[in-house]
Amino acid sequence: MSRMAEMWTGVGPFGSTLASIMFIYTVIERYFPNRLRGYILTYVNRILAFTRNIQITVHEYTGDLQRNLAYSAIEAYISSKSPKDFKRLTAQVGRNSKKLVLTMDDNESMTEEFRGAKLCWYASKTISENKSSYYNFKEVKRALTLVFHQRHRDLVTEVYLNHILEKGMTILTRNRQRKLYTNCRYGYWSHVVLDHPATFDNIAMDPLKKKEIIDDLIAFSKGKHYYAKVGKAWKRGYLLYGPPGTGKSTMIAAMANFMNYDIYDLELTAVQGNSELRKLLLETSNKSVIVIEDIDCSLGLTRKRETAKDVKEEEKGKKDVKDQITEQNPDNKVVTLSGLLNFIDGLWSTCGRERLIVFTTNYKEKLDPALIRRGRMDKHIELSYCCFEGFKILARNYLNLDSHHLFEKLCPLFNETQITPADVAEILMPKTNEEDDAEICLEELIQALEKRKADARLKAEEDAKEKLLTKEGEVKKSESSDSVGTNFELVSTPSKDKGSGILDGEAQNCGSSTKDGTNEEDKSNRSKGEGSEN
Ligand SMILES: Nc1ncnc2c1ncn2[C@@H]1O[C@H](COP(=O)(O)OP(=O)(O)OP(=O)(O)O)[C@@H](O)[C@H]1O
Ligand SMILES: [Mg+2]
Repeated sequence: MSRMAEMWTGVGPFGSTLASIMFIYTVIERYFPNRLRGYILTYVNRILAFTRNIQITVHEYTGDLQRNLAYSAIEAYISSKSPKDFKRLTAQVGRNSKKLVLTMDDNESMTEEFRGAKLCWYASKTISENKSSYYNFKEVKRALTLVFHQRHRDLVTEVYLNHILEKGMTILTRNRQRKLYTNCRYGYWSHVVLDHPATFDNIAMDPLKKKEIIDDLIAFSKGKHYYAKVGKAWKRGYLLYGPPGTGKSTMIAAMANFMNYDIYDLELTAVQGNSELRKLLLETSNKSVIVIEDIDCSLGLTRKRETAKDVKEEEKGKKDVKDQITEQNPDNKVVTLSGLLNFIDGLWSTCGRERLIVFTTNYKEKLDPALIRRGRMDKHIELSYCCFEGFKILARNYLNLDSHHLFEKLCPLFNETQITPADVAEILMPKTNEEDDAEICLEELIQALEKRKADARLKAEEDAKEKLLTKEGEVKKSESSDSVGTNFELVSTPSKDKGSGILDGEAQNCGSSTKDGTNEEDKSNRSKGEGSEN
């Protein structure tokens, strides 16, 4: 009974009717046996009806044993309130396993004011014996009940509940454990926890370009109403292109972390046809990035329409690929270009969900323009070789360095040669635990850059030589063909009149007009050949 006294004291300072009601509920839940509880609660509810209070109950589980999303959202909202408002709390490790989350314990209540209305939330727990089951187990049912005066009915049902639901959902999204999904054969997604450390802070690239991407993502995330207004599906396509090791995959992880999205890594070659692709995409969740890496290596999607005429035949082109694939696979078990285009533009993408679609490639020019035109891939982002600004970010990440006397030497080298951020990152990985590790890494980087510079110069010289040789060869060829052409002209003009006798004359002419010292054998061969034609 001392607990009960303690509880009365706890309620005392509230002094409000709502808190008292909550208290009554708590006492009933805690101190009355199961069998009596039901009867008592019925009477209490009848009495409470006279107090002009209304209650709304949100159960933890819905009829089909699904966890009630509204319950989770309200629970998250209540947990976000200051823990000092509660006398008893429960602590559990959050879904992202990073910190303890404190929340209101069972049979605890919380009061708050919303636009002048006093509202009280109460967390109830009932335990009943489930005798219907073969195994006789105890069933625990939890619910959150909101009690408020009936004069606030409209405010609560039309504004307050939506308000807390939205806030709760935002908290849930922020705290949720994000996942990396990959499609396996047989058309299912399997997942692992997504815990990639890439962020826009540690990605090495031109700061202006980076800011542009961040701004674009922010505009997208706030664009729900805008997209609805202009009649566009709430999705955005990004094409990331550039040489291997320039950070395309890292960028995807940074984007997902920034937006707090899941990643769906779609392996197109494992998808058995367009209908399976559609099924997989319908299963993706809201707030997700759908990724197709190395799209140029996927299926027959690299058919490039090279001429303007081909562009006109876009539709035809799509059909060609389809036909071609259908021929190879009578069961049509392969994703086609038109299937993929439908996936990007089709109906599934208009179900009001917030999605990014990202393609990566090392060879942008290989892709079919239909696939990457604006509207499908809205933003084309080139990830390129490491610049000095990018290097500074890597030096901060890997060596904890903001400046160093060797930076001065490194700066011009980045302008003079090409190195991928992946290679720079590898060189900057600390090799020893010594204090001068940074110096060792930077020296190694200077050597690597200088070597690349020398190699590039050598290669450029060799290329130039080769070019010169090819050019010389072409000149010689054209000169010799020029002389052949002249001979034909000489032959062809009078041929009709002079008949076969011209051949001799032509052979002589060829000999005399040869500027490059064509030897006698050549001359006689030519005469022979031409002679045989006639
Ligand atoms: N721009 C960058 N900023 C920071 N680290 C980078 C960057 N680019 C590459 N790296 C580092 O190099 C590794 C390889 O990069 P990543 O896999 O993102 O390259 P990629 O462009 O996707 O290459 P590929 O075309 O071969 O798929 C990453 O794990 C990361 O550590
Ligand atoms: Mg990659």
